[in-house]
Amino acid sequence: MSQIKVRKLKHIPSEITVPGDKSISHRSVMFAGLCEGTTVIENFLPSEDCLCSLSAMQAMGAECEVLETDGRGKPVKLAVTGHGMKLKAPAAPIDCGNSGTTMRLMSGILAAQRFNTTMTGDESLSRRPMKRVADPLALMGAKVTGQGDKICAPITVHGGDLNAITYTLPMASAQVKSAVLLAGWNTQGKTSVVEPAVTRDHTERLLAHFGVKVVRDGNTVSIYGGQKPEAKDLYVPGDISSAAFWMVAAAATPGAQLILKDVGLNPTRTGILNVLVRMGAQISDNVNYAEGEPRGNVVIHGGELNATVIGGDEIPNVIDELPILAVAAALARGTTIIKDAKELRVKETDRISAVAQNLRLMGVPVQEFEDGMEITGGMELTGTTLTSYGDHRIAMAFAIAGLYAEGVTTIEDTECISTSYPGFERDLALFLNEPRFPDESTPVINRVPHEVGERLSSQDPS
Ligand SMILES: O=C(O)C1=C[C@@H](OP(=O)(O)O)[C@@H](O)[C@H](O)C1
Ligand SMILES: C=C(OP(=O)(O)O)C(=O)O
Repeated sequence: MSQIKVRKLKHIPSEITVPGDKSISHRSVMFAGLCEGTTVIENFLPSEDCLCSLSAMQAMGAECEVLETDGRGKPVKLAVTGHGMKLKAPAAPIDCGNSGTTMRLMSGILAAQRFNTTMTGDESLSRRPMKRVADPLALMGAKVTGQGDKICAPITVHGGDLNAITYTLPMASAQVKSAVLLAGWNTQGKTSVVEPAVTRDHTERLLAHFGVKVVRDGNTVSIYGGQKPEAKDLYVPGDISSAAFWMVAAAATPGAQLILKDVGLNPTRTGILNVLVRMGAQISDNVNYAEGEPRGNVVIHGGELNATVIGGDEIPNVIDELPILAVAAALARGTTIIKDAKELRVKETDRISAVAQNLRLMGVPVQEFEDGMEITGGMELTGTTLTSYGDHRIAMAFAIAGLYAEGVTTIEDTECISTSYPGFERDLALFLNEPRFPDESTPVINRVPHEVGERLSSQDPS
């Protein structure tokens, strides 16, 4: 079992370029594999999760030529050749590893195929509910069977002719929205999904990139079935959910200035920037467009952070950033409230309980609720031994917490980081070592611990 040891940070590097976006990388290989023809994908994220999606499409007839690899020999530039929307039945069950996105989006794609497919996952994925995709797909005429009431993996998707539906999502989930839209894409008529709050819209944008029209009217997203996609090269921007770890590290360091280069700035994902600004960070960005996905450089200026309230419609926009935002809250003056976030309980681990446990072990007072937590920040954190609970975002969030703790923080069970951020440890080392050149970074000004319970009048009153 691998572990990461973290000491107090030495300096903030001047810039970091994070790897490609995970959500867009999954979708890029899935949709390219459904086109007739070849799509070159640049800056693909070669993480375990995205490689599961690629292998799944290859097992069903898509071809992949690796054009460039990263330092570990993993593909970052690929040519994916598909043979149209009718896939070939895979010879063996599809292994989705740790990836909820693979299993849920593939369920939508497979529902409209003329064969049955079994999908498996690791221990964590096998505990996660697939009923949320089984239910709407059943309304469309497909059957998804699995284990127990929550229809957990292994699941079998019994594909066939579907009917179009209008489906109101019971929870704000881009994965469920995408599964229904992808099934609707291969069905006669108009399929619509009504979202309780806007969720990440990468499916909509990437389908449009491939010439497939998806329309939004308020919180309703619709697709007409039968539209043929056209292969078209694309570039994947950097993952803002990976950049979030460094954003918080810089934001919590007075005097720091960090540039995150070429990060995805899709407005359905930039909630982290709004929250950090509310907490007192100064942030600027410059937005460019690449294949319908905004991207650009983000500059973070650190300062003393203040508590805030994170909840409501903002939650889907920061869902994967909540563990690192909880760490930011622990470093901020005052009491931060995270609410309306019960979806965190069904991620790779129960992220509310995992964050609360680990913060408490570091000496931070945390009150846990069914849908969130209250974190009293501003005290010096204590270095200790923590587990990741096998969850990549917990592992990385607490590595950042360790940069601000007295003594050594050891995070155990860190292999999971490769599911979303290969190279995380190399980038973390930039914070732990002295700069090679003195002008390579802004110096770290020591944080002054706040008095516990002290409140700021400027604190978010909502
Ligand atoms: O659609 C996607 O790519 C994702 C959607 C979110 O999950 P939910 O749809 O379950 O909220 C997010 O947590 C996950 O990391 C990726
Ligand atoms: C929840 C996540 O991913 P997935 O649902 O694809 O496993 C994540 O990356 O934080």
